[in-house]
Amino acid sequence: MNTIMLEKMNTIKTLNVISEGGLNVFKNNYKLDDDHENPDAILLRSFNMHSMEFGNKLKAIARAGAGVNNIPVDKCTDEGIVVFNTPGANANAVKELVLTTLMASSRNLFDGVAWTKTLTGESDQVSKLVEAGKKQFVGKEIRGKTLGVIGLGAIGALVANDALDLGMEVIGFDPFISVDTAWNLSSHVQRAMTIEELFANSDFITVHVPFTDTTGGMFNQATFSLMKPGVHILNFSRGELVNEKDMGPALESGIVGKYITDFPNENVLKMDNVIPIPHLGASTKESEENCAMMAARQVKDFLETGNIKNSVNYPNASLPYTGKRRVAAFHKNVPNMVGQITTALSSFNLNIADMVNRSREGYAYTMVDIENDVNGDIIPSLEEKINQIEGIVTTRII
Ligand SMILES: NC(=O)c1ccc[n+]([C@@H]2O[C@H](COP(=O)([O-])OP(=O)(O)OC[C@H]3O[C@@H](n4cnc5c(N)ncnc54)[C@H](O)[C@@H]3O)[C@@H](O)[C@H]2O)c1
Ligand SMILES: O=C(O)CC[C@@H](O)C(=O)O
Repeated sequence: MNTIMLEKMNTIKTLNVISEGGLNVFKNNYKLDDDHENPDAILLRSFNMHSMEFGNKLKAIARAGAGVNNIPVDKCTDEGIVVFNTPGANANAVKELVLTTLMASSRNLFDGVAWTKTLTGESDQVSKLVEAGKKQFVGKEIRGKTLGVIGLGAIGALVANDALDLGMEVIGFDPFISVDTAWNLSSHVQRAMTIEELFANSDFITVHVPFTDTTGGMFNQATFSLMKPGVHILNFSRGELVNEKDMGPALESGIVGKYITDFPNENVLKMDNVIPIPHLGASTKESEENCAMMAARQVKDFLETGNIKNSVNYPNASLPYTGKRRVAAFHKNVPNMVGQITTALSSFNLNIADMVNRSREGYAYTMVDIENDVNGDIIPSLEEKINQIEGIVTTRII
């Protein structure tokens, strides 16, 4: 195995608290500096980056988590900045909280606990009052009820499988399900061919999709009207999936029995039958550590070798790192880019040892390993020559 030595110090900035295990990944030629104006990479969780200015050295942003709607991904792509996330690293934590709140809400546990606390000061009357008052909180068992799971990715698939083990009927909807997830999903999960079918048949609905232009507001007056009266909706994905103007009346009329949300805001807090949770889905020591380590390792590998794994905007690409000089170029996905890069190399009399080219929608990534020992003095001119090619976004020579 090669020891990889970065030639210069790389600065890593964090925008949220990132677990120590993740930060410890950055040793030797790395500086952790949260006040730095122009870092090489940024690690974050839910910090909203949309109005943030980027420095000209920024090469990578890693979301220690799943959702990337807090990052201006398209802008990053245009500027050759790789955005990573950590698929599945917090899925178990979210699954456990979904199942906890599914059962707890069905048993009116949150209201029951809150009411019991109001009995403080009733001294020896507490047990009598408890027995008299508990009838207000009679709940429903989940066994035999139908859970609809929208989005069968890392979290949705775990929830679906475990809900079956708890004796629920499970119906799932995910038109874009990945082959990997499909393999992990129990064959007892019934497939809804349309989301309307899922809405019409579920006693509980849990949603596990990213917030995008197409999923935003998917819970609204029209979709509530298709649901079983009294349905419980669990939202551990993003608040924006629910049209809150429509949620208020749906809760008042009882169409929606309870709304359990990990994304409370002032509007939602004012509604009855809302169970607000302070974005705790991924908040376990294990999940925070998993996400931080995965995010940090992906960034470190990218800075040191150019290899990309788990990017949400550029293609994954990997070449075994031999310690030879490597050209890593982001460019438009148009004909003859590889030809022009290799021509630039041959104009410096450099031979190619290995290469990879991968594309993703309008952009592509090319890494070329150079066979010869490269004189460090020519690197700025080589970089400049490649950067002059039309369609190149950024080039690094590692
Ligand atoms: N509350 C939290 O702390 C927390 C933690 C992790 C993730 N999340 C949220 O949960 C979301 C899902 O996380 P994940 O790890 O399961 O992601 P994932 O990418 O593994 O799964 C998402 C799934 O949604 C599916 N999907 C996309 N659009 C859909 C649509 N219109 N209808 C049905 N299915 C659709 C995809 O095919 C995919 O299978 C994240 O994007 C994030 O917003 C929240
Ligand atoms: O970092 C967190 O606590 C939440 C993460 C979560 O919203 C995600 O999308 O992964």
